[in-house]
Amino acid sequence: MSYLEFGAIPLQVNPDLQEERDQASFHVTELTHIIDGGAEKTQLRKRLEKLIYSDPDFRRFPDVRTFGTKSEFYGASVLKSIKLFQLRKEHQWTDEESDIVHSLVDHGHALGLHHAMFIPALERLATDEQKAKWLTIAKQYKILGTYAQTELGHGTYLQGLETTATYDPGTQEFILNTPTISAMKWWPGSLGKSSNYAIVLATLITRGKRHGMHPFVVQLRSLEDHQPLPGIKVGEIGAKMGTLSTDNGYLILNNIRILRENMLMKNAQVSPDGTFTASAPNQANYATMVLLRVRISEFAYTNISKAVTIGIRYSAVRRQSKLDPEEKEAKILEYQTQQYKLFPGLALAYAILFSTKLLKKKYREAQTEIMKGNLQSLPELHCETSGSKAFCTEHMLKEVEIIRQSCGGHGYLAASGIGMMTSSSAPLVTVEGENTVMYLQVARYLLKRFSNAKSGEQIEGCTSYLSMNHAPYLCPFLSEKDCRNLSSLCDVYRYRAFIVISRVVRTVQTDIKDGLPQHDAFNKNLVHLVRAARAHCYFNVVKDFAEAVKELDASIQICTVLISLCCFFAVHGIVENSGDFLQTQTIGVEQLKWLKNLQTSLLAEIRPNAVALVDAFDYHDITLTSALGSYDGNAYERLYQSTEKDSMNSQEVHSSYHTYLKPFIQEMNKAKL
Ligand SMILES: CCCCCCCCCCCC(=O)SCCNC(=O)CCNC(=O)[C@H](O)C(C)(C)COP(=O)(O)OP(=O)(O)OC[C@H]1O[C@@H](n2cnc3c(N)ncnc32)[C@H](O)[C@@H]1OP(=O)(O)O
Ligand SMILES: Cc1cc2nc3c(=O)[nH]c(=O)nc-3n(C[C@H](O)[C@H](O)[C@H](O)COP(=O)(O)OP(=O)(O)OC[C@H]3O[C@@H](n4cnc5c(N)ncnc54)[C@H](O)[C@@H]3O)c2cc1C
Repeated sequence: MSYLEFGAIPLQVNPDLQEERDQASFHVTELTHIIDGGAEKTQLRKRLEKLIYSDPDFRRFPDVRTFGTKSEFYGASVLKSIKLFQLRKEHQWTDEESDIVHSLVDHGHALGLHHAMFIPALERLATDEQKAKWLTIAKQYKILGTYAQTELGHGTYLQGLETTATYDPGTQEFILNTPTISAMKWWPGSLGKSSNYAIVLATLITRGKRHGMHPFVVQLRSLEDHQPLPGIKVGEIGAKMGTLSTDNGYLILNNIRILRENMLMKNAQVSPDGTFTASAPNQANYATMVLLRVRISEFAYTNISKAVTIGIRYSAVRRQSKLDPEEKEAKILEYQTQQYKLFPGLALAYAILFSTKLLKKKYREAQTEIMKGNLQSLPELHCETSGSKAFCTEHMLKEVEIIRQSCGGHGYLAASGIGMMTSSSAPLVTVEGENTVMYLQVARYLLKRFSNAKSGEQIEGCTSYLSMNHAPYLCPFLSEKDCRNLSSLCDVYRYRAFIVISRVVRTVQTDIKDGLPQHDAFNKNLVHLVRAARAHCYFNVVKDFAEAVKELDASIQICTVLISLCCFFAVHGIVENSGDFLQTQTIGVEQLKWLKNLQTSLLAEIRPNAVALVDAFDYHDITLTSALGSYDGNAYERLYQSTEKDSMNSQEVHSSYHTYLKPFIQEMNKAKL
């Protein structure tokens, strides 16, 4: 073969990858249907995929992201937003259809916050009358909005927000103001350059009294020429590690007057004379964040499933070193250590998939009640969404980085697609509630429920195990074989959570009894409280995965492979956190030895189906945008081909040669030796 042909993509699938597909024990399409939620949902996704990727711009976006400048990418990202909005309107997409499209074409786009937060905030925080006004024009894209909450000084502590909305009964207007540098809005996506409207979260002041954080609709830019309106200073906050498609912005409001009706008044009202009334607790205004925490958990699934697809396919076509000196070099997927890097991510993807399906269902049910004014389920929902968001993103980010390393040097290339995945995954542990803070919200709920249970209340929901009448604990693993039992594994996780929670409750109570004020007693135990919340979340995800697998209406082959994967997920979690399990005496040293053996046996058991398990996610090559992970496995050809797209290779000799290098070389050659 001449070197001129190196970049030609072979027409056939790489035989090493085909070999993997041939040995799968189940039908990939059947599992794809389960993942999508049914055959008709797969058809729907495929139909949307076809529609999107028949447009050359959508096929081009990934390359602009990989090889373009920030400004080029932002421009392409605005175009992507507009195309998505036009298609949504033209085809009257439902929210579900729109979510599918977003997961295909990468969530980030310049005006992403319009559908991700602006519209959901209007739906949740506006009265019916206000919805008729704002929601209608927002859905028609007559105005383009974002959600401006975080300030330079405060992201987590919402009670500390300094932007003020002071009511003036004389004119029946609110005056929005940024009184200090730390009060300026800082971080909101789509704010810097894209949006012309925002829901600004500000501390409401009326009749001289402060009433906490409330939402206000504020016009930022002219609808004629997009210039910021008088009194408004708005711009980009600067270069970031990733998420380049979104113009995260800053915003300074200099005594901006808005109509009284621009305060979103579903949960609290200010009457024309300035009287404040609240029809719901202030936390009802946090509703948009609750929704986003569900979405971000789903986003964690998208990222980990894409990353592991790349990692496993590449590991099946990459050969390095010899296992058997008599044989050819081995696929790196054969190495147990490589499986140990990849399969936790694979199991995590399925765990998050099943767990977030359930979370979404619970969210929908609770939200229906909340919209009717029944807020009873809000505390439980807050606990579950905060915990899921923190658990899914924390584990996803850790595994994505391990998978990136599993691709060796090529994993560091932008063309691998996996480096980009790391940088777009990184902010998810921070946005929409920083993870430690979210775990502490879960811990706070656990403590309350624990004390309710202690006082004899029958606890329901995700903490029901706290009110179980705990008989003396006996480890259910009496032999290595027992460690495969999913119900027993769930029991071990449940007891671990129960013991960790009860211990931290006891410690906090003792500290308070010994005279520490409650806040000091809490701060002295924050690390243990986070540990308790993590144990609770781990138990819930293992339980959700195990229950989903048990209830699966699928072929025996699919059930068998998913049971192994679920078992691996649970066993791996115990081995990785063995200190905690030993310390709580939920397992002993002997059981740990069995679990470690089982963990490595399961690697070998999962190995033959590894490629089929990622094929079942069914990512289109354009969605994946990875030279290493494409469906045909022709990684080297695709890597070489990608070099053509790099602007550095558009000329043989770079302009810097003429400016700097040539004079330097000439100078050096003139110099006497
Ligand atoms: C398409 C995909 C795109 C995906 C594309 C990705 C786009 C990324 C977009 C990112 C957008 C953003 O980041 S938007 C900005 C997000 N910002 C955040 O998430 C801020 C995080 N901070 C908070 O949520 C809050 O300030 C807390 C929870 C930390 C503290 O709340 P607090 O009200 O000040 O104080 P606290 O004393 O802790 O709580 C008082 C009581 O309220 C309850 N509580 C607290 N929060 C809630 C809540 N949400 N719902 C119900 N109840 C709540 C507590 O349990 C407690 O109950 P009791 O114990 O009294 O009963
Ligand atoms: C890419 C990106 C996009 C974003 N998009 C938006 C947007 O569209 N709209 C918007 O309004 N905001 C947005 N944000 C802001 C985001 O919501 C905040 O950054 C996030 O809520 C965390 O708040 P913070 O930055 O104030 O972190 P901090 O709260 O300052 O956290 C710093 C550290 O302090 C710790 N800490 C803070 N409080 C406590 C506590 N009570 N107990 C224990 N530890 C604590 C944290 O655990 C963390 O380790 C975005 C941020 C990023 C990075």
